[in-house]
Amino acid sequence: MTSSVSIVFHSGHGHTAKVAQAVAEGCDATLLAIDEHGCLPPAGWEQLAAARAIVFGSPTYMGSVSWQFKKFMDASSSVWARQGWKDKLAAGFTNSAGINGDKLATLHTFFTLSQQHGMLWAGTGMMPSNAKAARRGDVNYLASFAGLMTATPVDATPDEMIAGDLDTARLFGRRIADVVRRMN
Ligand SMILES: Cc1cc2nc3c(=O)[nH]c(=O)nc-3n(C[C@H](O)[C@H](O)[C@H](O)COP(=O)(O)O)c2cc1C
Repeated sequence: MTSSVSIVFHSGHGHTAKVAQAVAEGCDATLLAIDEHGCLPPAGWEQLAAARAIVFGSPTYMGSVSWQFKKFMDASSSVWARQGWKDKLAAGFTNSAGINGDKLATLHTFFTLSQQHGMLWAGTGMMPSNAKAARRGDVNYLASFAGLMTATPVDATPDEMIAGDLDTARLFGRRIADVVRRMN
């Protein structure tokens, strides 16, 4: 059965895939991994057409989405032409090495894509952990509102990702599920 939430993402080295998995745990989503050639799995477009919400995910590479994700964006122009995703919920997440690393530019790329498609954007809806007592493992330590941000040291494996970032991803997924429920 197709879930009401689809997560479409690219991950070059498995880190963003781990975030996608955590988001999916929060909202029982269908995961659609864009492959190294920038292609969706079979029936991926049909699953996106059936979803109530589409969550976009990409690592931040050179201050933007990966080229594989951009290929998916450009391929979505045929959906755009018939406004096939109009009024679906949209949200996005990105992982990169730097705490900042220009991740916001990637989230803005997702936002712009969503608005071209006439979608309704949801941010994190989370308060930041930014007081003196804040610790790196806190929920939303990266203090992102526009979408989910996670940061992975450049030499860390996916298994070494910050547990608090993955908790933040699960809560972000739960928020998407809650908003979809409210839209019904
Ligand atoms: C081509 C390339 C460009 C990158 N550019 C950035 C960047 O602009 N900002 C940053 O913080 N990290 C950057 N990184 C680091 C990745 O975002 C980071 O290693 C991330 O965890 C990779 O996620 P993935 O395993 O899902 O591909 C870059 C990595 C690569 C391979």
